[in-house]
Amino acid sequence: MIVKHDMNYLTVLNSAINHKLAPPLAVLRRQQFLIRVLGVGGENRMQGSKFEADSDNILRAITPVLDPNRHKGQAGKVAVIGGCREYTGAPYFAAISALKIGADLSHVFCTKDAAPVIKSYSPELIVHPVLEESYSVGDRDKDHISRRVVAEVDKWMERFDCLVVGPGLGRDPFLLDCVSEIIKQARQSNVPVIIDGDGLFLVTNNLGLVSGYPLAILTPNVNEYKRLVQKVLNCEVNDQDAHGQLLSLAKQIGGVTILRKGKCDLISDGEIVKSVSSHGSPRRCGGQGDILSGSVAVFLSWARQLILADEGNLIISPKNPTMLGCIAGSALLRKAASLAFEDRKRSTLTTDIIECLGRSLEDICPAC
Ligand SMILES: NC(=O)C1=CN([C@@H]2O[C@H](COP(=O)(O)OP(=O)(O)OC[C@H]3O[C@@H](n4cnc5c(N)ncnc54)[C@H](OP(=O)(O)O)[C@@H]3O)[C@@H](O)[C@H]2O)[C@@H](O)CC1
Ligand SMILES: Nc1ncnc2c1ncn2[C@@H]1O[C@H](COP(=O)(O)OP(=O)(O)OP(=O)(O)O)[C@@H](O)[C@H]1O
Ligand SMILES: [Mg+2]
Repeated sequence: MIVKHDMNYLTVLNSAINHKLAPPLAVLRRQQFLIRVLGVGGENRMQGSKFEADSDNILRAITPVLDPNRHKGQAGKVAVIGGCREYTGAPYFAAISALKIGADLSHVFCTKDAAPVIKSYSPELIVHPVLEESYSVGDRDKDHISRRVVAEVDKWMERFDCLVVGPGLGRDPFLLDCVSEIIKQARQSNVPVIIDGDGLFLVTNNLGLVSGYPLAILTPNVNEYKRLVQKVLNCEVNDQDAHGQLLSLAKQIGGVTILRKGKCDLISDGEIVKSVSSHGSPRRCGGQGDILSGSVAVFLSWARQLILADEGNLIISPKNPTMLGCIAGSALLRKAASLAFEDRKRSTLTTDIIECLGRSLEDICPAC
């Protein structure tokens, strides 16, 4: 009904423009914005479709109760591998989002230059200045420094419920070589890995790092997805068959889970495709993908714990913890972005969205 009404409105508006009867530009822009958010656009029609995930119920099902008998760490210990000279915001956004949602401990493994900066953003984060970039390492030292870096992360590995690899990592070749080894160690220890940002740059060129690992999640944005499709499927992105293409891509990389970010988030593990198209924000400020990766890390950890404890009696669908983590993370980020936008409008920033994570989770799944 709304769509039909807006279609008519759009026709009238276009006709007015053509006949130079249009209202002033600012009014026009506002009207066209309203039409967009009310849902004339294709992806919004996904809501209510058979692909749309039951995200609120999933979120409620996997979020643990705040039980006084639980000790620190049981609600999740996550680590972000990222942060270099250029980027300190991205790893901070991912790591602090994990804490704000309910993880108990959030670590960041970054370069030495980035560490004091990230620490100064928040005393809540545990920051390890262990990564090295080429400019600070002589050729002769590369082997032993690489071994030291990997060992520094590895001694913590078994304690983590999930690793987020890539926010603000940069593309330094030596650093990326070390990170490849860290991904291999995580895989050996069966620790789930979310690959985002520059982690996707690394993995797209070394698919073997994640191929066939069911606990790997890739979270590409529009550019990252394009590169992945070109590399793996040897073709261009096909929006006419977005579901089929995503399914093939996930299958081709051996059943990893892929969250394709966009106006509507599409998620597939190579078996099924789900969408999250709940209302988000029209602001596209940088850093929202970083919030998403930190959020998915927490929900994936909770979903995994629940599945292990329930021994398969879980009544929600899908059953794959990586799918559940992506659906819950995407739904929560979009809700928080929408709340932040209501309040801040054009000045909405990533930090405003982070401040809305708690209220958004509380609205869907009250603490008590
Ligand atoms: N506040 C912060 O700290 C934030 C930091 N962020 C961090 O930024 C990093 C990049 O993520 P992004 O989202 O900008 O990458 P994306 O859309 O693929 O690229 C856009 C264009 O830029 C180019 N390009 C990128 N890096 C390049 C490089 N090193 N050298 C050369 N070119 C490079 C790229 O070129 P192409 O890859 O196509 O060759 C494309 O044209 C990542 O670590 C992310 O986490 C964000 O999370 C936001 C908040
Ligand atoms: N056009 C859109 N409309 C509504 N929400 C969107 C749109 N595009 C992206 N999003 C939301 O923003 C989130 C982040 O997606 P985005 O494409 O901005 O990631 P990114 O480029 O990796 O971000 P970052 O700047 O953190 O690197 C997605 O999960 C999605 O929910
Ligand atoms: Mg990103």
